[in-house]
Amino acid sequence: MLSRLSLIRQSRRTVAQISHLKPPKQITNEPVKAFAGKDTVEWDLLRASISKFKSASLDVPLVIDGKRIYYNEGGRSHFKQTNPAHHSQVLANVTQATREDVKKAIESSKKAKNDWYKMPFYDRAAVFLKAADLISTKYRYDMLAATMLGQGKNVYQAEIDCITELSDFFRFNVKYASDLYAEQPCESSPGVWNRAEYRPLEGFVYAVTPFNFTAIAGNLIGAPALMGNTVVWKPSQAACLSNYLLLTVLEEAGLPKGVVNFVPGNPVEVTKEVLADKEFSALHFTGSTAVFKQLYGDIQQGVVSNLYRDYPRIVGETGGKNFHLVHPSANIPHAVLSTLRGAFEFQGQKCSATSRLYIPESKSAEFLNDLAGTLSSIKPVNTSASKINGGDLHGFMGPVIHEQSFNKLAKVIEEAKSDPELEIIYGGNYDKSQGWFVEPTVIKTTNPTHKFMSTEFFGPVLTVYEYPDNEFDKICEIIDTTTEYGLTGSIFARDRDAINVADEKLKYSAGNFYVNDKCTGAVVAQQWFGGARMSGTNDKAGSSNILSRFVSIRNIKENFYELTDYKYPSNYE
Ligand SMILES: NC(=O)c1ccc[n+]([C@@H]2O[C@H](COP(=O)([O-])OP(=O)(O)OC[C@H]3O[C@@H](n4cnc5c(N)ncnc54)[C@H](O)[C@@H]3O)[C@@H](O)[C@H]2O)c1
Ligand SMILES: N[C@@H](CCC=O)C(=O)O
Repeated sequence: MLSRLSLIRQSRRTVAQISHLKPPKQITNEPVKAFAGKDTVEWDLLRASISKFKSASLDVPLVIDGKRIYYNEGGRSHFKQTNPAHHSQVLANVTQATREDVKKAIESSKKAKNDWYKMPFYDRAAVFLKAADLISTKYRYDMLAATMLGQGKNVYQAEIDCITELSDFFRFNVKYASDLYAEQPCESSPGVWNRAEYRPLEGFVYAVTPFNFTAIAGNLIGAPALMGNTVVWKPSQAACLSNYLLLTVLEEAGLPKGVVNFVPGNPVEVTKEVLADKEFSALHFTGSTAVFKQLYGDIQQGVVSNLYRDYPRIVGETGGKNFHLVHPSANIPHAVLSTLRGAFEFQGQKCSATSRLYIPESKSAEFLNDLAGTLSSIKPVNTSASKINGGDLHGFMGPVIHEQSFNKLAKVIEEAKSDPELEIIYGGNYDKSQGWFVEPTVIKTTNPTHKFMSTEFFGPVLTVYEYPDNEFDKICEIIDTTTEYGLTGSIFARDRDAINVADEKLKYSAGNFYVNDKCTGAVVAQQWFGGARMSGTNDKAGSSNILSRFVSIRNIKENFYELTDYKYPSNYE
């Protein structure tokens, strides 16, 4: 006899991907808390959460089929996630998945799929809506503390990431999914009912997530899961603390076991196991271009060698070499402050960060003096280091993420010191005595196609080129052709003709193009985010478009008429 639960599941079957309810209320962006003034309740709550995470390191397990597996079980190894502002402080001991663990995570995803995708949309949606509420209320301070300490963010940068952007992703995805499901064939002949069923992909989704945004990790797992897919999640080794906390919030919100399987570990090993499975059906990736290219090639190879059942969907957002172009008509003080924020907030570790600047010769001295003067008000590296370790939550800049990144940036700065085409005009210091600190650094180049104008450094390094005022069209062409990327860029001008020229000539240079604003800080549902060329597949996180990548539509035609003859009217004899 069928159990009551099975009967309910069966009856739900038909409503899972076709009918749905509208979200409960008007969905809007989560407001950013300002954290102004030191002695507020918000600060007290935040300090308490920070102390909690600093007082003892957390053991982060694998989570497979809802079960926690810790590194001391079965002789698994583990790695440490440390505080980038104080690298001797271990925040988390993270269990490292073995090949067997990854296999189990895949099996768990396959097993959980059947019940998850048959759940009505409103049940799946409720999990993400509740998670968004938990993030913005009960877990706000823990989420902030885990992201600030683990990923080196100040409170503002953490707030716009793991609170507002993350809850916006979860809530707006519900609205977008609801709208998508409502989109149905617009014609049905008399006696016919045509329907579109938005099936999840047939296999499982592999989410590979970056260190720099907790919100992006949330969207990489959340978008496919909302559409009824199940996910194997390989988090960044440098973001396991916040990412594990996020998973526990989703569980508290009702995410069934096995829907998201959390397997931190060696990226190459984990990925090898996942890409070898016949039912691998999509990669949802954000990270560097080099890694994405590698995975893209591996997947294509798998297709060619008949490894997979489907053509796996490949959705990836990757690197950038984002530009600010300043026209002589621009408001220079505004362009300076926008550039400072775009290039240096969160230490330039946003994919969208400004990393090349083009200024007209006539405004160069004014611009660069103003920039240097304003940069000098940012606390020097060492002071900043000791304060952040002691809890300077108010500072504008913090550490870069890890030793590998620090070493790469130090090498870049040293290279700049000896290159005759480069001149360091601000900064150029770095200090790893306590944390991974790199001073905001501005480098002037005489060569607009120098590799410093085309290579992503992913740190607080800005390269500047002065162009002749009368070569505005030409500089647009140079900007367009200097890099392989096409992520973000800005034009600063008051002259409408200049804005129009830039708009046209830089059409494919950026997937997010800004007029008189910095090229970072895209907000879910406001600036759909992503770039083309080698910056990614441009499926636009924060828009409805991305959800369509995680469904495989089935068209159903139901006929109400019964045939009485095989002939058509034209078949008369
Ligand atoms: N375009 C966007 O939306 C966007 C957003 C955030 C970050 N990014 C990009 O991400 C990069 C910074 O993030 P990161 O340092 O975490 O990037 P990364 O490429 O080093 O790592 C991203 C993820 O890939 C995994 N990984 C690394 N090597 C791998 C391999 N060989 N095989 C399989 N997986 C592998 C990592 O463990 C991590 O989970 C920058 O290039 C930045 O521009 C892009
Ligand atoms: N929403 C972010 C995405 C940054 C990626 O790292 C921005 O536009 O700054």
